[in-house]
Amino acid sequence: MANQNLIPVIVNGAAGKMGREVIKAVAQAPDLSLMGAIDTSPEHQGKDAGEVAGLSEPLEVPITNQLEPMLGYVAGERHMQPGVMVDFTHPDSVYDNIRSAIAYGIRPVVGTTGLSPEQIQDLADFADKASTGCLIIPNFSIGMVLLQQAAIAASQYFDHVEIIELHHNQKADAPSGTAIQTAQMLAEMGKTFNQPIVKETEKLPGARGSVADEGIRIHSVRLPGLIAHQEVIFGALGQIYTLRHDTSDRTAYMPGVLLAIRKVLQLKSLVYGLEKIL
Ligand SMILES: NC(=O)C1=CN([C@@H]2O[C@H](COP(=O)(O)OP(=O)(O)OC[C@H]3O[C@@H](n4cnc5c(N)ncnc54)[C@H](OP(=O)(O)O)[C@@H]3O)[C@@H](O)[C@H]2O)C=CC1
Ligand SMILES: O=C(O)C1=N[C@H](C(=O)O)C[C@H](O)C1
Repeated sequence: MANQNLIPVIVNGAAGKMGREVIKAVAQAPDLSLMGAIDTSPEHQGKDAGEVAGLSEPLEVPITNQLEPMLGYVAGERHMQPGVMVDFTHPDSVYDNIRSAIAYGIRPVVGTTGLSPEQIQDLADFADKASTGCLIIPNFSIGMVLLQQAAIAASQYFDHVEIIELHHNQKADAPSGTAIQTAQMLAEMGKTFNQPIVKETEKLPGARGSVADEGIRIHSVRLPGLIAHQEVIFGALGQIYTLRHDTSDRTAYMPGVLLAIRKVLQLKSLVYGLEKIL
């Protein structure tokens, strides 16, 4: 394929658990060109992104911690498609990363969780002003979209629901971005869940989880041995309806990531959630 048809991609967080998978997926996609691999971890500086990702051949793309120069470089590649920055970094840095990318006209595809609603609104305003597409996707797996759709359907008939999300214990943020998004979707159904029928006392603070909008409770479990899992449990008199999604390998997210890279070029504003681009 001629260069002008290739989408230049920068992977931010390239040495991380998700970044390595994205590097492999981008390297294998015929319409994408890995132009930059960014990561702040000192032990990976200068190493080849393909080798760090576990590919047998080097990609000749060294990992650096210089995001802004890389954004500038890709923005200057006028003979190619507009550039895309895929971000799987850390809740503390993702807001600044997105703003920087948009400022350079590079489209962000963001998997990093932990952005506040205020930060997302601010980024939406910034993307609107710049007429630049931006995708923030709390969960790139198709199975989670289907779980959320089933939960929305069930919420019409059940008035009691709690969410349990279970993740590996290297996860920085709690609750997970997916659990927050799922609770938001149910809260938008326009009713209050879990009306108390007794006065509850928490003998240990947090025992009943956190309370999101419309009374929806979220419980977060962190254990080695887990990857990413979520249950949405509905209760009514005499019955329980449980929805569960399990991620057993991070390759589950890659079809969604590749779809988002291609779709973000067609957007002129910020879109939140994989279900909006399927
Ligand atoms: N949307 C989705 O479907 C999914 C989202 N996620 C989210 O993606 C994020 C990353 O997850 P995961 O890959 O497991 O995390 P990891 O900790 O394995 O990887 C993150 C990588 O980013 C690096 N990093 C941290 N800060 C910066 C920065 N400012 N600039 C560049 N690199 C940086 C880290 O370096 P160092 O280790 O030195 O800090 C690390 O190498 C999390 O928020 C997670 O919740 C995860 C899976 C799926
Ligand atoms: O940190 C993770 O691993 C994951 N984070 C995302 C989240 O917070 O929802 C998506 C998925 O659950 C994996």
